[in-house]
Parts: sequence; structure tokens; C-alpha cells
Amino acid sequence: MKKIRAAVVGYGNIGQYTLQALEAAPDFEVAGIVRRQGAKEKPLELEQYDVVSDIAELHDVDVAILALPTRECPTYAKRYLAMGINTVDSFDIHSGIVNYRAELMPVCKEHGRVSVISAGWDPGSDSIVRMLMQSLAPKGLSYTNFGPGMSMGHSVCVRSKKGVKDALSMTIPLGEGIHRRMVYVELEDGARLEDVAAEVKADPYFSNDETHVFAVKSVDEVRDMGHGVHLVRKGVSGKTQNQHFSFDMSINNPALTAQVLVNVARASMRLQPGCYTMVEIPVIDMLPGDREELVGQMV
Ligand SMILES: NC(=O)C1=CN([C@@H]2O[C@H](COP(=O)(O)OP(=O)(O)OC[C@H]3O[C@@H](n4cnc5c(N)ncnc54)[C@H](OP(=O)(O)O)[C@@H]3O)[C@@H](O)[C@H]2O)C=CC1
Ligand SMILES: N[C@@H](CCCC(=O)C(=O)O)C(=O)O
Repeated sequence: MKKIRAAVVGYGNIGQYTLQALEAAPDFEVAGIVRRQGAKEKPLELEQYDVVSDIAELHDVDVAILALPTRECPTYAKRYLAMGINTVDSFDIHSGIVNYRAELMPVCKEHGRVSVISAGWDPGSDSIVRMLMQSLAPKGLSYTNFGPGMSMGHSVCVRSKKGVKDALSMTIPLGEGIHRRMVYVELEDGARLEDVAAEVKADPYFSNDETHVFAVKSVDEVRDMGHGVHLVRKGVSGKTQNQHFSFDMSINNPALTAQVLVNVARASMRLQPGCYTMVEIPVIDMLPGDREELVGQMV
């Protein structure tokens, strides 16, 4: 069977784990890696692959996996869809997802392509669990409690601020879906901690949460990419109260995000043109293998 040709766009944390997930998948082949610096200083593990600065230099790309800072995803997605390439990304600004989907929908329709947005673990697989729990007890309360662990999205956001060389944002659960942000920054020479802290606290990624910013000598010495979630719902099924559901996981953040991106890249090849979030995709389309066999094994 013909393999799906996927390009990895951006070779940071998620990009590196995406390459591993593609190499482990039976139905994919790597079309190449797109980096801002192209093939300059090509890492050893990329020796066998085309590394380019523009996706147009790669041939027959079915799907581009955008392993980019969230705020860069819309620009790249629109360009690639217009080139006839499906896109998937892990855009994680929850309040921006509806608008982002509306922005990409006409582009997908015009070019007959598929984009799966906000696919990771949150937003992403957690969104499916939240929706399933809500359907099982339509009345009630749900809470998503993260961590403690490293948020890649929040860390990327802090790294984009002037005067920041490197950053780690840890998410600390306070209960009932409330979190504290502990941010560790390595500053550029001459940068002032109070200026950086003010910019971070004003950013929509942080502005709704209690946030503390600390300067450290080396972010590398304090970084651990573990994370997790405890999702709970207590509510009412039909007219019966006190139904209690929970979902837990403890994970390596970029490894899980990358696996989900590969799963939705696969699903993108099976969907009608349009822009989708994960809750809109049949879960079975995210797995490799024969549909009948999967139904037989897992239903
Ligand atoms: N939905 C979810 O569950 C999750 C979502 N995420 C999202 O994944 C995103 C990426 O995280 P992570 O991999 O840790 O980030 P990194 O910073 O490690 O990697 C991003 C890569 O994108 C490229 N890049 C950086 N800046 C720009 C720019 N301005 N324009 C174009 N390309 C750029 C670089 O690759 P190169 O130098 O090769 O060009 C960089 O290494 C986060 O922003 C987060 O929102 C992460 C985890 C979970
Ligand atoms: N989008 C997150 C994954 C979910 C955890 C989270 O949102 C958080 O720690 O705040 C990330 O970028 O790591």
C-alpha cells in the first residue's frame, strides 16, 4: 500500500519527536524536514533526509505536520493548504480555536484539502475525553487539572519575549481546574527580570493565572519535559445523580503531542475537505490498519 508522505515543519521539541513517531509508524514515509535554516548545520540523525528551508523544495508531500510555535501556525497552514498540502498542528490558544477554524475552513474548501488544528493532548485528546464525559453525564461539573509539569506552549511564549534566552514554564495544579504558573527564565545580557516578568504576565497565555517569574543561570539544568493531567467530571446521567468519571495520564509532553500529530495526519487523508478539531474526527481514522479488524478487536 502507498505510504503517506509527511513533512515535518520546525525541528524543535515537537518536531524531533514527530520524526521519531513517523519513523515508528507503519504507513508513513518522511518527505523531508522544513527548517528556517534549511540544511545548514544538519543534525546527524537527519543525514538520510532532505532538509530544506521551503516546503516547495520537497516532492509529493501529502501532509505537513506543523511543529511550530502556536502563533506561527495560521500563516504556514494557509500557505501550505493553498499549495494543495494537508496540514495538522497543535495550536493551543483555547480561546482562539473557533476563529482559527473559521479562518482555515474556506481555504480548505477552496483547495480541496484537510486541516486538523489544535491536535495534541490539550487541546486534543483531552478534548475528546471532556466531550465524552459530558455526553455520559450531560448535567454536572468537569475539571481539567494539569501537572505539575512543563507546558511547551507557555515556555515557547516566554522564549519569544525580548531579553529571554531560554525559558521553562511549569504548570502547578491548585485544584478544580485552577493553576499557578512558575516561570524560569535565562536572561540575555542587560535584560531586566522585572521587564520580562511584566511582559509575560500581560500575555494572554498567562494573564488569567497566578504567575511567578524567576531568573536562573541555566534553564537546561532545571528542565524536565514530563507533564500530566487529572480530568474529572461529576454529574447526572438521565435523572440519576452522583455519576463520577476520571481520566489520568503522566506523560512525556513532546512525545505524546508528536504521536497525536501523526495520528491526525493519518486521519487527514481519510476526511472530506475542511478544517477539523479532534472531536470532529472519528477516532478509528487516527489508527493504522484495517477498519473491520479494528472494530472486531476494540469495539
Ligand atoms: N496541543 C497540545 O497539546 C500541545 C501543543 N504544543 C504546541 O507546540 C508548539 C511547539 O512547541 P515546541 O516544539 O516545544 O517548540 P520549539 O520552540 O522547541 O520548536 C518550534 C520550532 O519551530 C521553529 N520556529 C521557531 N520560531 C519560529 C518562527 N518565528 N517562525 C517559524 N518557525 C519558527 C524552530 O524550528 P527550526 O529552527 O527548525 O526552523 C523551532 O525549533 C508550542 O507553541 C505549543 O503551543 C505543545 C505541546 C502540547
Ligand atoms: N498545551 C500544553 C499541553 C497541555 C497542558 C497545559 O495546557 C498547561 O500546562 O497549561 C502544552 O503546550 O504543553
